Amino acid sequence: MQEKEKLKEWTEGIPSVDAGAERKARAHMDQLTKPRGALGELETIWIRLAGITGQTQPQIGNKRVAVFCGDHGVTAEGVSAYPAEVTGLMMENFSRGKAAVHVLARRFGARVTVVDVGSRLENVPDGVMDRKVRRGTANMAQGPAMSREEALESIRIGMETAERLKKEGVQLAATGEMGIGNTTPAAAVAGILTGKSVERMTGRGTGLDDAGLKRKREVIRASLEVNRPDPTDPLDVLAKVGGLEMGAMAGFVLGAARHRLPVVLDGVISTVAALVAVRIAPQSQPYLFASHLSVEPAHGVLLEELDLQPLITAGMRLGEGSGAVLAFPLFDAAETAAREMATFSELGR
Ligand SMILES: Cc1cc2ncn([C@H]3O[C@H](COP(=O)(O)O)[C@@H](O)[C@H]3O)c2cc1C
Ligand SMILES: O=C(O)c1cccnc1
Repeated sequence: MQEKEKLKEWTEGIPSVDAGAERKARAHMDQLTKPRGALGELETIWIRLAGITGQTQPQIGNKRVAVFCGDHGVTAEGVSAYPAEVTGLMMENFSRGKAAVHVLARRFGARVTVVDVGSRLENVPDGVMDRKVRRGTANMAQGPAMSREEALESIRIGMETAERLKKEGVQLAATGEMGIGNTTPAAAVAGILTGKSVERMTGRGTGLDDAGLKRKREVIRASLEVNRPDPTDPLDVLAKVGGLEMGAMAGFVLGAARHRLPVVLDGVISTVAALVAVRIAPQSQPYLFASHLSVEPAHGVLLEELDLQPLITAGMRLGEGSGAVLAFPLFDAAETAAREMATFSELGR
């Protein structure tokens, strides 16, 4: 299938949210024994879940984080505080269920699915799905990170993952990632898609010092200069200065929206991927929830661009989907309130 047809098919399959179900959920919230609106974002969560699922009593018991892994050629420029090998080591850690995202997911009753879309590992550890498009991107400071075809393929794998999770009965999904160096493409894509400066969008990632941050900004400027991505063409931006796990998370959003599966975003990489998805298909925006506000400076700008409110500010800058998992208990709180609280009409009976 040609690229244009593919994108058209992916975009057109996304239903609009159910305004009737939203109205009923809102009316129910207003009847509960509390001042109107007093449960704040919990009320918004419940009402939005109703619209997304088309059910006035949405189910969210089956929660899953999809973690996509990829490596980055741009790490050759010294843009991360950690060596590129850590991506593979962390995938080993995922396999053992000992990474932050796993321990938090266990704590909050969620499961983790790990998909390798582009790590450098030849053999992936047990339990990690090998869907590699290529072994790491090329160095974007010297040319495009990947081809358009590869970018499209990463999106397709993300969509397929969302579809699979939906079939497995997942009711609330989150996106996370692992890829040393990926806050560099994240800042580049975020800057291009929002029109903000490299200065504004670039942060310290895993913990660069001042000299490292200066270098990272120079590398991003050089990458934009060399590649000249077209801000009106999200696929061009993704291919030239993005990453494979970013493409897969964008595809995951498109696939989830198509199947009425709500998606909780994590930090800056997960959120920039969602912006790529929304630029491809604006109809996917209503299926998104923000979780926390990352320390990375681009994150707040991206959330604003997506018109999303972060639920938590915890000073986190980890990734993996860890911040998204942290928001799951707030979804449970919304569900419990909606299902178990008395209504005013029940009082005094
Ligand atoms: C041990 C370790 C575990 C991680 N888990 C997520 N990240 C996070 O840090 C990386 C991005 O930051 P930068 O662009 O500065 O490399 C990504 O892999 C992201 O998921 C980690 C980073 C490290 C070192
Ligand atoms: O915002 C994030 O998710 C993030 C920040 C720094 C490093 N890795 C991820």
